Amino acid sequence: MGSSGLIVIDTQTQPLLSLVNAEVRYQGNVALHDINLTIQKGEKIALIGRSGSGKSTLLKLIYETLPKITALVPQDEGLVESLSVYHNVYMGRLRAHSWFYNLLNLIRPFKSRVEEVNAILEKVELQDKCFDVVKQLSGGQRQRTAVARSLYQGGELLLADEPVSAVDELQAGRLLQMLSTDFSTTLFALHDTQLALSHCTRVIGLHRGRIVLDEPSEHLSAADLTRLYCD
Ligand SMILES: Nc1ncnc2c1ncn2[C@@H]1O[C@H](COP(=O)(O)OP(=O)(O)OP(=O)(O)O)[C@@H](O)[C@H]1O
Repeated sequence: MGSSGLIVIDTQTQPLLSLVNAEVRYQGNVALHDINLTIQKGEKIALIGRSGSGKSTLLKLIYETLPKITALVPQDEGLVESLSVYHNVYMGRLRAHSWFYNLLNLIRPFKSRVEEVNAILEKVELQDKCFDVVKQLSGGQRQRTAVARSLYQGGELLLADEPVSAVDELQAGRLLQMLSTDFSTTLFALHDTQLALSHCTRVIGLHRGRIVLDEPSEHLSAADLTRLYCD
């Protein structure tokens, strides 16, 4: 992935991020064109658009721009299949400890860290799965593990790529609410337009790699968003 355009970053004062005429190409093919996007601290943003419109690419671009203050829930969850739920959630804070501490914790988890992780797992209703291996989990349990890892990591900004697509409607609403409360600024790529309108204050719509909609949620209806899914 190659990107260009002026990227202005200022983490001390508003805005949190400005992308000016940003472009992303994969092997020469343009995936994002003319991206002009400003994100203020405290915003709750939904990113919507058809499959292939560039949502994941835009999230990756923002993550690469602000890695130190950002937690990411990738679309494929990014979990280590052969490790337990505990170890995957712990990875959210790997950088907070030395490699030696992390190695010891891998072999024999520290009680204090297990208590911390368990408190997060309770929030996502996975406390009974703490030491289950990820490859044995259902799709929804895997997503909740990835959400738990981001909650454990914390940070100023959360980027989440369809973080609740595999859980039921009630759980989806609860998880988005929890993430919106824990992170001051959130950007969720969502296909569910109702969730986008009910959990975000701003909606950005992508179509073929361009931003074609950027409005406060209160100005939008579900029908406005559905139009983005028709050619
Ligand atoms: N690693 C890659 N190499 C080449 N092309 C890519 C790569 N990743 C994405 N693309 C292309 O970039 C475009 C945008 O893809 P992207 O994954 O950002 O879309 P999306 O909106 O997140 O889709 P979905 O809703 O299906 O996840 C698509 O045309 C896709 O084929």
